[in-house]
Amino acid sequence: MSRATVLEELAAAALLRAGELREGTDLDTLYQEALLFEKRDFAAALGNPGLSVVSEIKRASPSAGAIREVDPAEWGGGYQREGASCLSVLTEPDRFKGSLEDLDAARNNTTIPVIRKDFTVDEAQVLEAGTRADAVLLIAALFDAATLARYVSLAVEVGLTPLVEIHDEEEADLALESGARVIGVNNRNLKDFTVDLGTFERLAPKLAGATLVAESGVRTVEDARRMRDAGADAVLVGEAAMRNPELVARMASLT
Ligand SMILES: O=C(O)c1ccccc1NCC(=O)[C@H](O)[C@H](O)COP(=O)(O)O
Repeated sequence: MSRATVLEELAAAALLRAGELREGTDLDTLYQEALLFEKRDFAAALGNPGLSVVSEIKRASPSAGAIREVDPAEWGGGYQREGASCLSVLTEPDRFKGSLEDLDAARNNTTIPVIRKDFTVDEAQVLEAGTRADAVLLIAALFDAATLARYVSLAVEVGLTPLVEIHDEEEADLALESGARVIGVNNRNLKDFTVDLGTFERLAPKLAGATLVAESGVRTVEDARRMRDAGADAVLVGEAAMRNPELVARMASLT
């Protein structure tokens, strides 16, 4: 029998959490709360002139292990002062040591848009994101075409920007068919954790018209410049920014 990949394990655990969420909350109530929560415009912030930086609060990860223990309010505020256009906050509790409380703390101490970064596998989680964030991550590898398109529509309906993440050509087609306007190309292969910035360079030309985010493995100003030159509107920077937040200012100053 083949072993489950880390992504499959993360998705299975997320499905269990979604079950608990559904048991404790009525979907109609969540929907109404999501509609009422006033959003900041994530897509617009990425489309501003120059290279936008989405700085991530990431205490730990499956590929790196423990990264850094931070106060998310303080750290989010610091990222904004360094010039980040948006924040990404991991809310996955087991492998990334994140939480919804981290998301709230970071958002409450900043004025820039915030994406909930998690392994969304159920519409209840899309709605939950809509009650406290400005954008939601949808990883194309976790969906069939119809479900991805449905979750993209639901997110937009409650005012969230859906960021659809892809890693290969097939997922690029899925993202385009889903109606997503903001597409993230993950340079990290989530099956074996190898990172290749060439992934963004290969896929970006197929995604004309979408706002593009180059995700993962952006560690230096030179890497950010490379992604910008390949067509990125934004770079999403996790581990490198956690280790050296001053990098954000240097990346954000690229025109
Ligand atoms: O980062 C991981 O190890 C990881 C493993 C399995 C699934 C997702 C994973 N990361 C999520 C991300 O999308 C990254 O946190 C994000 O792109 C930033 O990456 P980096 O700048 O390389 O920390």
